[in-house]
Amino acid sequence: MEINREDYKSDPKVVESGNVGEATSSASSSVLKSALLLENVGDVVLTLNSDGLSLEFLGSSYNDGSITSGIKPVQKFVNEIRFSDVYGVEFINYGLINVSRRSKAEQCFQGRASHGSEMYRFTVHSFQKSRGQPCLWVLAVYSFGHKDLQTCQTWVDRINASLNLEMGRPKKLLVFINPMSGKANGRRTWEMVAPIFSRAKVKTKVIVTERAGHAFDEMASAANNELKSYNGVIAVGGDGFFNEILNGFLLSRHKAPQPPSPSDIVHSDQSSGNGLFRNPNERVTETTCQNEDHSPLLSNSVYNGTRQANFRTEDGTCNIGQDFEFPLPGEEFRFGIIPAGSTDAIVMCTTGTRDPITSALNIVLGKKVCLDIAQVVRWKTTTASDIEPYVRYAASFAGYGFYGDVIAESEKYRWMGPKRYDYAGTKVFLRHSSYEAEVAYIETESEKTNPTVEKGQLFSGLRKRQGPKKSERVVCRTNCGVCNTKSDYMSKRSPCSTPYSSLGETRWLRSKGKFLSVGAAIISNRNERAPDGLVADAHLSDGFLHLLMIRDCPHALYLWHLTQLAKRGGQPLNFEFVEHHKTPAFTFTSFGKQSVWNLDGELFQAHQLSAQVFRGLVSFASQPVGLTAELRKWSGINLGQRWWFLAHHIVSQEDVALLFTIPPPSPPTALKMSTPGEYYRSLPPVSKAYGVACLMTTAAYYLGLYQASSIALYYDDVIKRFQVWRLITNFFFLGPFSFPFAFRLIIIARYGVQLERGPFDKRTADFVWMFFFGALSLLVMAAVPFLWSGFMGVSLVFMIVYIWGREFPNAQVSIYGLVSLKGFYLPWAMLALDLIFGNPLMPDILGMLAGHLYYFLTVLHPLSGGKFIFKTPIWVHKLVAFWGEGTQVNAPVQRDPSAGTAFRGRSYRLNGTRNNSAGQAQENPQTQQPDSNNGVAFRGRGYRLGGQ
Ligand SMILES: Nc1ncnc2c1ncn2[C@@H]1O[C@H](COP(=O)(O)OP(=O)(O)OP(=O)(O)O)[C@@H](O)[C@H]1O
Repeated sequence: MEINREDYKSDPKVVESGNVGEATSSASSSVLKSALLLENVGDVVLTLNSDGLSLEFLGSSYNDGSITSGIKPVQKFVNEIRFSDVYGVEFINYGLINVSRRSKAEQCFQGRASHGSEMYRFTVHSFQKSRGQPCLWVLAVYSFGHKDLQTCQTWVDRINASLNLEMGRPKKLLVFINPMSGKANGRRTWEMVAPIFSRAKVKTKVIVTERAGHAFDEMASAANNELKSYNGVIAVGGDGFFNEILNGFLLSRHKAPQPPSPSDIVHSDQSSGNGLFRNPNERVTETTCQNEDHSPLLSNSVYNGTRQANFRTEDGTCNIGQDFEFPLPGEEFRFGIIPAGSTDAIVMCTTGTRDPITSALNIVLGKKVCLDIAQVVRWKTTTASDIEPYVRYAASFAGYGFYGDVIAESEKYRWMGPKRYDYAGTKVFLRHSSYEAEVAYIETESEKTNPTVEKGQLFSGLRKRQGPKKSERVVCRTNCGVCNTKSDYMSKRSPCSTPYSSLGETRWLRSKGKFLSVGAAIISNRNERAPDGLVADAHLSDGFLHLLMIRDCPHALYLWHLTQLAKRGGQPLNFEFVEHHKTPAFTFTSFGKQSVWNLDGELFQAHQLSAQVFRGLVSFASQPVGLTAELRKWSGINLGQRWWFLAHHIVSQEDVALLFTIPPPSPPTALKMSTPGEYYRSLPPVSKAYGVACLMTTAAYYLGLYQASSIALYYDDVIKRFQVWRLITNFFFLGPFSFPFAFRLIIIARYGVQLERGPFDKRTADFVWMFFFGALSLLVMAAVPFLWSGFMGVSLVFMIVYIWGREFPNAQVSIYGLVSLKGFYLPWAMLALDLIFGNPLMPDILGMLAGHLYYFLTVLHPLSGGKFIFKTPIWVHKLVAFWGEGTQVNAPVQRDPSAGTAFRGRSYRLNGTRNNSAGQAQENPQTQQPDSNNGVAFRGRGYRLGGQ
């Protein structure tokens, strides 16, 4: 039957099966239809279907796209709200429903009164995906109104009944809050999301922890029957806090044989080289463990007078006389995190964003994924202690060496909040400690066919790119094909078997040497510092660890590896000193100097250790990040790259559509593997010349070709002995070969080059003048005895950093791959680092002064209306023209087209005429227009110096 819209508008009533009339609240009828007033939209016909609500907009009421009564306005008029996206419905009392949010002034001006009326109301709570970042969910509330109370109540009841049919939504949750997480805002984070739980009618028992280890004790001592009454446990905190809860849960409930200890792995055959097998006769002695950890988690875990978590049975499991066994892997009982920590890597890898609201919505909507969990067994803490197993679980990462040292160091600076990781990371990086260790790991099929390490090629820097297997490039995503495929051994295994027991005879491979770090990533570990994570293609639930062994290597290469980690699309594994193996288990033994393990950000001391991963052991409340979301982040990839992407990833139809319809996304920036020659040739001329001059000066000093004192800036010698070269040469010596020297050279190659290619593009003379001006200013400053230094090159380099910081104030800069800050703060951050490391600050300060003076005179002063008097002198233009390198589009002198290199033709007269090979006369340079081949006249900003 056709519906008369005018009837709806004049007398909005509930319509059941097409009848305009009174409300019928029969829950049995499948379709409910009413004419209602939707806040900020107007009259709509709302229809309740089996899978959601559909809205039909009636008339032309004003819609400005926002809704008032709620948390976040609805962005646009939607036609459908699916129940899977609705987390609650509430009846609200009689009150005003607005149709327009226009101000009174606007309404007066437009001659229309406020379009709103008083009526009974109910709201439907849902969410919308953020446009720019689809994995970020924002709350959306739809407020409907009707004159009839019964109509509203019918709607609330019917929607509630439909929501009750939604599968897998939690009814009751145990919530632990760590008030000390991150910036100590655990409580506030919970207060922010608690209304979502109450609207979704999820009962919560909230425990605010009073000390480290509190949540562990609560979880470990809870009876299984009691835990069963909950649908899951939520941690409001960081990864370390989640780890505590996970261990409290699993230690007493997960029953599985422990992995072999390092001494269980024996050489089967001397001739087989690295082939190692587990000794079948060896049986692990299991005893009550002593607590040698400093973890507060363990020191407080005492109940019933014993450390129950450490009591293990013959099969290596704990038995604390539980009432019944907790099913594991448990799909119904879920874990969840409301992020409030410092890194929140687990949340980043599962929901794709570090947003408490998104996580809360994932929880109440019953989203679930399976997570691999690693069981880590310590056999010895120190060389003196007896062999004894001690078990811990990790959900994201287990790391030794650099990873452990950073956590150990950062614990001393907890008061700094999340910044402690940056500070501690820098300190540990500079310490550059390496540790002797042996690692044995199970060989997998992919290892056999695609070994990632070519033996004997270590330390040669970048590894030749090897075509990784297609399966290894698949990014974990919604409905991930890799995670959803149960492998043979996984489907056959019982919960009590080892993860690889059905592999038959397993072959162990071994790596021994000095390592800067050894790490096992269970998931990709994306976080704000490492946007792609440690291993970009690690999966949430494929039953594998990614073993990363970073062999001892030069400082600079390690820095390169870290910077690759810190950038999106980086290739941190593509180095010869990085070993990467995908494996279900490994063992580890350290020798000599020891570091500490980091398990999900918690310290764990172990001299001998084994680890194995259990596939999908726990359920986690989240919908994993879709590839779709990843794709949206890219802008600018070309068609070829899109096809490449399709060819190498398993993608859904939605992804394919997106890939070819979204505005051109950008590619993940791949590491350019050009040859040194290509790299050198690609450098712009001024930075290249200065960098090469500095390198050659230091190389000549290293070879003993001159004394440093003979090129230093001594004014006495300049004036009395006329050694004028000192005024120039002092700028080219950046110190002997050392880390600081390399660092300064990198500054020239990075920031100098960026300036020359960016703001100084096609303005070579202006860039040269910047150097001249800087050098002149520094020479003047050095005339003051208190400010004098024999070599002012360091200050000149710092001036480059300062000017770069002013030109690129919003660029994101990563220092040592650890600290991320805006370009504007870069010189200040470098100054602070020099202060911390005890380096002299005067050269930096002088460089900043020279840089500021230059920037003030060329940009700030003209911008503020001052006269631009600081033009690049004509003689600099002439010099550049003579040099024949670079381009100055607004040059008042003509470059000799046949000049290509400096000192090319002393016979050519500058600024004059000359005969070229064709015997043609040179035009007067002063009348020259820019060479059309040089592109447009002045591409830079209008206010910059040198602009016409
Ligand atoms: N009430 C408490 N007082 C002090 N420490 C606590 C308390 N409750 C828990 N802890 C401990 O705080 C440590 C760190 O917590 P959490 O992981 O939440 O924050 P974070 O370290 O800042 O974040 P992330 O692990 O993401 O880097 C955990 O080891 C946990 O045991």
